[in-house]
This record gives sequence, structure tokens and C-alpha cells, in this order.
Amino acid sequence: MSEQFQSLPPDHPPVKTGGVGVLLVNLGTPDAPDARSVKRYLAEFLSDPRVVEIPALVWQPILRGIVLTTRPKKSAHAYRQVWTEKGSPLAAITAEQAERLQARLGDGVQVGWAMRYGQPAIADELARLKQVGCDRILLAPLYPQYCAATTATVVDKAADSLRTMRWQPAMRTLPAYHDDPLYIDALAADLGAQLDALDFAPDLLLLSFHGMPARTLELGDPYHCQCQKTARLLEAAMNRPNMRFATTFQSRFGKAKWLEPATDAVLEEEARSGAKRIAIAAPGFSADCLETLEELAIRGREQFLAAGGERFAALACLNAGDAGMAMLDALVRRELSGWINCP
Ligand SMILES: C=CC1=C(C)c2cc3[nH]c(cc4nc(cc5[nH]c(cc1n2)c(C)c5CCC(=O)O)C(CCC(=O)O)=C4C)c(C)c3C=C
Ligand SMILES: [Fe+2]
Ligand SMILES: [Fe+2]
Repeated sequence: MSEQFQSLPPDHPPVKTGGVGVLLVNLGTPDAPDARSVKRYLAEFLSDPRVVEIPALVWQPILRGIVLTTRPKKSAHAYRQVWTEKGSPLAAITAEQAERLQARLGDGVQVGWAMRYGQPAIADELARLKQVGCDRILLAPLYPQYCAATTATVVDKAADSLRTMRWQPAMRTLPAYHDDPLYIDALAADLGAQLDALDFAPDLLLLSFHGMPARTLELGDPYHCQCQKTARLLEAAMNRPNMRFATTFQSRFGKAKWLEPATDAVLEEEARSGAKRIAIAAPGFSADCLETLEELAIRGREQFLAAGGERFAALACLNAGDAGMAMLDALVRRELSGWINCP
């Protein structure tokens, strides 16, 4: 980073320029596992028109009158079951990913992290990177599969904050990496090691992705196709001829039709039709969070065992483990090409 003091007049404030920044962004999470904090978080998240594509005039009364009066209490109970000493798993793991990426990239790049909803806010972290002299920033939404409700809304939010700046940084965005060999190979190695460490051999590996309203597929969102492609490539890379694979979609919200098959329904059907040993992984999540730790690992297990299954394992996400960090390091260095000396 060069500080251009020499050419400035003596009374000019110091100007830091020439730095390169990376901002990792994930979805967002409440500040605490209580109904008030969850309500504040859900109000921001579910008011995003990229997330709920219903006209505000129709949706806001439903959100304020029904969803935000009932869901926060239920969700806070779920959050309490997965909360850690370091806070929400999603935030703690994202912070660790940023820390470990910083160590890998060295002092020549400033790594930050932010959440699309809640704290730390994208605008604050972009301002901080700018403040320390980054005039080139790679915005990295940590979503392997592109979705308007996740990837695009991160870019929108960053653009909102650029709109307020007189002196904007140059900005690049990390493209979706759903079929990138770096991602597929990292997942295959990491999931393979987790399967080998189990004390049973699963008959079936469920690959559960976050769901979306089915209508978004018809509207041209590539999310569903990218999930299917990840699943196909992952199955080939894992090369486990004795294990079946299935792709499912979790976390249905609201009354509309969502992408199918639904994870909870498949867990029950599989158990009822004789599957005894099952493992479940969530390749679309970069970090473990409420959706993997509570919905899959706790409720998914209960559903499978109650329907007659015998053994159940929920596999961890890539998180800040070596396979995931090596992948992120390589993806980020590729996007920083021309900005830093690679590799
Ligand atoms: C219309 C509602 C929702 C859409 C569309 C949606 C898409 C979507 N979400 C993720 C990733 C995550 N979602 C998480 C939590 C979560 N998601 C919804 C609703 C929609 N998601 C809600 C209401 C919640 C909050 C919890 C609850 O009340 O059930 C999380 C976890 C956050 C955490 O704090 O741990 C993640 C991650 C993706 C990838 C996605 C579309 C592809
Ligand atoms: Fe979600
Ligand atoms: Fe959920």
C-alpha cells in the first residue's frame, strides 16, 4: 500500500491508496438467540424484495401482522440450540474464514467479512477497507450457487454503498463457483474424509441445498440448475459405487410451491422404504448455520429415526477447514489476478 504523502502540500490530510481488499459476505444472523434480536434480523431479511418477491403492499402487512409476531419466538428457540460461546455459528465461522484467509494472503491484501443482513454491515466494512487504503476490492459472496436472493442482493447492497462515495474503490465480484473443480474437489475430499471417519457405512448420501420458490426457476434464476450440476459433479468426484446419492431442497418458507424434492419428506420416505443408514451434507452452505445444525443435524435426525431409520450422520460444511480454505484462497487469488502478484 503506498501512502502518497510526498507530493501533497503540508496541510493536506494523509491519503492512503494502492491497497487491495477482499470482503467475504454471508447471509446474516441475529445478534443474540432471543425473540427480539431474531425479529429485528427477520424484519430486515424478509423485507428484501430479492428474497420475498411479493409486492410490498401485499407482503408487508403479512410480514408485520403474522410472520414477525409468530416466527421470532420459534426461531429463537432453534437458534438457542446451536448458539456457541463465540455467538452465532454462521458469524463465528465466517470471521474465522476471514482470519485464515488473511493469514494465507499475507499483508499485501486486507481481508474483511460482512453480513448481508445484520452485523457487521457491508457498508461499514467497505468503508473500513477504503479507510485503510484499499482502492481495489473483491466482493466475495460466499454462495457457490448463484441465486438472486443471495448473490445478487449482496452486490446490490455493495452498490448502494458505492453510490454514497465520492471516491469509489474499483470493485470486482467473485463469480458463483458451483462447477469449479476447486470447489468440487474440496468438497469431495472433505466429505470423503468425514464419511471414512464414521463408525458406519451410509447406504445413501443426501445432498441438501437451501430451497427457493419454484417460480424463481421459471423466472430464469440459475440456482436450481447450478445445485443439480454441483450434485452431479460431486457424485462423480466422490466415486463411491456402493453409496446412493440424492439431491433435495430444505427450509421451505410460506405457502407457495418450493423446489422439490423436500429434504424432510425424502428423509421420511427413505426411512419408510427401508433405508437404515444415511448421511446428509449441505454443499451449498459455506459455513454451518441454523439451517444445517438445527434443521438437518437435529430435526433431520429426529425425522429419519422416527420413521424407522437406524443411523444418521450430518456432515460438516467446508467451514474454515483446510480443504475449504485452500479452495477459497485459490478462488480469491484467481479473481485478484492483475491486482496482486499471483500465486
Ligand atoms: C422467502 C424466504 C427465504 C428464502 C427465499 C431464502 C433463501 C435462501 N437462504 C439461504 C441461506 C440461509 N438461510 C438462512 C436462514 C433463513 N432463511 C429464511 C428464509 C428464506 N431463505 C429464514 C426465515 C431464515 C431464518 C431462520 C428461520 O426463521 O427459519 C440461513 C441461516 C442463518 C443463520 O443465522 O444461521 C442461511 C445461511 C440461501 C442459500 C437461500 C437461497 C438460495
Ligand atoms: Fe434462507
Ligand atoms: Fe430453516
